Amino acid sequence: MDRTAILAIDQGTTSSRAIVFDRNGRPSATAQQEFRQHYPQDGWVEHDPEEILRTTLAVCRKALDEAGSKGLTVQAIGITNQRETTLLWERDSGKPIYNAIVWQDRRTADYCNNLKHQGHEESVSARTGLLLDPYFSASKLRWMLENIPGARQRAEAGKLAFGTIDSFLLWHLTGGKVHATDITNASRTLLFNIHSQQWDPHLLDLFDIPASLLPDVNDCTADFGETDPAIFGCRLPILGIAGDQQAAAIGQACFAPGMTKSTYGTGCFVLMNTGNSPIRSGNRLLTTIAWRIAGQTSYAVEGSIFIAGAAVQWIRDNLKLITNAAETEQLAAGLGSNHGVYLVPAFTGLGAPHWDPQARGALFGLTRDTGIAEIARATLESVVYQTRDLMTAMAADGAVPPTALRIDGGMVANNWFCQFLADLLDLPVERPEVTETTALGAACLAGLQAGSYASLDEIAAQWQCQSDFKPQMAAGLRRELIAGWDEAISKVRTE
Ligand SMILES: Nc1ncnc2c1ncn2[C@@H]1O[C@H](COP(=O)(O)OP(=O)(O)O)[C@@H](O)[C@H]1O
Ligand SMILES: O=P(O)(O)OC[C@H](O)CO
Repeated sequence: MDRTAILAIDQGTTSSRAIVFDRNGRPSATAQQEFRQHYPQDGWVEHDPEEILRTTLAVCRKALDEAGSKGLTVQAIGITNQRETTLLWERDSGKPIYNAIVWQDRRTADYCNNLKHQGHEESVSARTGLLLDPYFSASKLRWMLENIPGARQRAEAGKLAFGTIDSFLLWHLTGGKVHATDITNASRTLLFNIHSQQWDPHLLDLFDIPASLLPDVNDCTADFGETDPAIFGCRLPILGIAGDQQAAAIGQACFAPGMTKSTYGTGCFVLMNTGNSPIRSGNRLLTTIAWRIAGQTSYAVEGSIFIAGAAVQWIRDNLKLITNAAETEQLAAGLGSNHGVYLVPAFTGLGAPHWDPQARGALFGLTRDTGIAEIARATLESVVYQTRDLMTAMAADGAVPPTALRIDGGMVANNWFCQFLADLLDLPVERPEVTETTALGAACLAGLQAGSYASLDEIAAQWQCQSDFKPQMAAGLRRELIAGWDEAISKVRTE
């Protein structure tokens, strides 16, 4: 029996996780630690890089110990991470010069708007597949260079290194020997040209970023370096890296054009494979690199919803209507209909395809009879309607229509939610056996590079459906519900 295994590091927005996967892609050892979110000002979101590193190393050690006690031999590491989050550190000491500025941070909204008004969005989008939005790394990095005393001079003198979380972890895991990233993380910085697949001098110039700051860009499968033996007591090769949503697409084996995954955690991210050439969205979706393996690039269109599970947290923590997220399932299932109640959870504006940062949340259709169940149901439904808006935009962009939607993330434990998703999309919804698809994707990449998998086909063969939700809703009801949602959205839109 093959006792080799791979350690996947999944450094996410709210927690650091480490999962050891056996040769068959089954999780064998898991450890997770949450860390603090810092909100120094309205719209600012930061993480303490030392805490990111500390929690990551702690969970790795725990998972490695557990795997060892089960007789598994970890042969390699794969890394996956919250994307876009921006770090700048000293090359000599590895010490960050500021907190990590998190993807959710909106401090550079005015700066991005100015660039838009100066007419730069078209050329930025054409090069990167992205939009001029604070979500991506470039304006965050520029903010650090402009606002941290001495940062620009030190950057120009070649003393600083920029990286997304993967790059920062890689630097520290290798004892400061490697400054690199993978192409999926690079493709989210707004500095990387997805056509030439290189850092783009025009964008570096636009955002005023010295090229000396930038990491090398590798395939997702590569020999990224070895861990410093002082860290885990041995040298482990790091053989795979991808941003978390791309890793989830790999873990869900979305390898053919049209195959689509949707991850429902705090936010929701839908990625559809578009094959070997990028599709330019006419509907404000993002074009992104899905992966590059052995020099072969696959692209995806992506839609992001900022608030998904976070809306469930909101009714739990702010409204105190429920005590745990799972209660929403019974509450929603107990109603024969939504009773005309719609929640638009635009708490931080609307993401794709609307991109309306000024929009704010609202509850519509309240009557004297409205109770907790209606609000809980409207909360779950809102995530589904938003997914439909993304899928509609993807279809309008001419993407190959999917035959099913593969789902993962914390919310998919909710069967009512999954069934409503299938009903409203009029599409089969598939929940896999292994729902830790993000970490699995990172493990698969490292496994490919290590030679444990011969090809993507072997990874696809390993994917198993746990539950298949078939659409059952009558077309008329679907139309009626969507009309109600469209009306609610039109009321919160500011643009
Ligand atoms: N049974 C459930 N029904 C609805 N939402 C749920 C359920 N279980 C968890 N959630 C939501 O899923 C989210 C957690 O998912 P997870 O994938 O762990 O998120 P993340 O990786 O973004 O931290 C939370 O926002 C929580 O409210
Ligand atoms: O850490 P998650 O799962 O919330 O994912 C964050 C995304 O990568 C942001 O683009």
